[in-house]
Amino acid sequence: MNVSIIGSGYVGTTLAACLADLGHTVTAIDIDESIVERLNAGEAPIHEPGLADLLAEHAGTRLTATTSYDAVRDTDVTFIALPTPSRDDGSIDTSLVEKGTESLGEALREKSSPHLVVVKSTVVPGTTAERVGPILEETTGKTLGDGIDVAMNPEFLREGHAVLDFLDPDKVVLGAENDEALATLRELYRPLTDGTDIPVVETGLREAEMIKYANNAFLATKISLMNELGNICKEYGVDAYEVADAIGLDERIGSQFLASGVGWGGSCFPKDVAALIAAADTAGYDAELLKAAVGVNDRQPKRLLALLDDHVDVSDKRVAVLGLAFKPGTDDIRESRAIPVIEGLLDRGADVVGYDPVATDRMRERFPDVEYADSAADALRDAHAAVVVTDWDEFAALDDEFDAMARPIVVDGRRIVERREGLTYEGLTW
Ligand SMILES: NC(=O)C1=CN([C@@H]2O[C@H](COP(=O)(O)OP(=O)(O)OC[C@H]3O[C@@H](n4cnc5c(N)ncnc54)[C@H](O)[C@@H]3O)[C@@H](O)[C@H]2O)C=CC1
Ligand SMILES: O=C(O)[C@H]1O[C@H](OP(=O)(O)OP(=O)(O)OC[C@H]2O[C@@H](n3ccc(=O)[nH]c3=O)[C@H](O)[C@@H]2O)[C@H](O)[C@@H](O)[C@@H]1O
Repeated sequence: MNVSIIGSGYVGTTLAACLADLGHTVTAIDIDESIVERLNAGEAPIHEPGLADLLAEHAGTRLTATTSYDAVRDTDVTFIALPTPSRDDGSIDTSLVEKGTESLGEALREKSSPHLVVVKSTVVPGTTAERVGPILEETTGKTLGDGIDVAMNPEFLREGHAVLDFLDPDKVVLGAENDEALATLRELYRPLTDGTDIPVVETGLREAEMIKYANNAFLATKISLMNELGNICKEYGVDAYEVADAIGLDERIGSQFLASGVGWGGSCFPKDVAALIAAADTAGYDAELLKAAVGVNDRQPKRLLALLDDHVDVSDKRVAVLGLAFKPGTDDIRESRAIPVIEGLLDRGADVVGYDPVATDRMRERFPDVEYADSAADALRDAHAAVVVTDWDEFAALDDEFDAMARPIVVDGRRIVERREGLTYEGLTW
């Protein structure tokens, strides 16, 4: 099938590389010329394991990139993989999706054969039918169901696992309101799902949109619940990780996403939970539990710093922050818990020194006046305390490096550092 994809970020690029790998002919469209150049050169514009190999294999053959929307006319299906950021009140800003849809519709006006537009971006229920659809009708001059159609296909990949998650998903969700659109989506995913036991959920547009939010809201709330339980565990001297291992054996609970600590960050959980709360508010429903999940998440960095305060007055003292990325395996610092932790330390007058294997440059843009070390050992040297914010594997191997601290105190927000003699170790929930 000939497919075009608008937006070549984390989702769009992964989708482009993987659909090309599944045998489709793919055109990636982005307004950023440097991204287009890199894709055409077979290089990955983002850091994702396995992505560079796929792009190197398919660029120039099954995969090409362009800044011109005109390319959509040579394709049968267009995915919209544009950002849906938060507004100040938490609700989603769909203006980029709407702008992209307008450009797409104008380009499709001249196309005579049928075309399916698939919303891949995370959007609140009703967006595809009530915003994307009407814009397409207006800009193409066609009627939905007659030459132009819409569908919704949410994405569940995780950053750092994007390619593997796309090629081996827990499920594929296809949202459509008529048989033709559904048949096109099925055909598109057939090379991925045929002969496998990957469940394909066929549903309506609003349901597909809501499934994505429900998925992320559930996972974020699950972590917040474990953080709440972990905070109670800590008060009673109970190890929350032993508790999590045991409750995770109950199949109704499941063992994943029970790692308590400094909380969830990233480009999606905070934005999507906020968007769902705002959408519920608009509909007249007060999403109390989701608000509480956000509240617990906001509290965890403060609890980490309060534990540190119990051990040391950090004013004018060097304090190491180990880990800056929102999770290991990525250089993404969006909504990283390291941000409120660094802010809290700066408020206390600490001399902060940050270290991360890959995210330092990005955090330097956010906090240009903070010192950044080239290794965990350098960050720890002469520090009066260290806090752990990201569970990079290399922190588990730290040992003698703690001997070089002025005072060997570690408050671990991710249960990654090994306890050792001579080290004052404080776990956030254990
Ligand atoms: N990042 C993730 O792990 C996941 C993201 N999502 C959702 O997917 C959507 C896209 O997210 P990301 O890929 O993370 O975004 P991103 O910010 O990484 O990439 C967006 C791309 O769109 C391009 N762009 C902006 N305006 C454009 C326009 N008018 N025409 C063409 N290109 C344009 C930008 O240059 C950028 O390359 C969002 O709704 C997000 O919530 C869903 C699942 C996972
Ligand atoms: O919509 C999205 O963008 C994506 O959001 C998350 O993926 P991602 O943000 O890449 O990362 P996760 O691995 O889910 O981690 C999110 C945050 O939760 C934290 N976390 C995760 C698991 C856990 O047990 N405890 C915990 O604190 C991580 O440290 C991280 O800060 C979802 O897992 C994806 O399914 C979804 O597609």
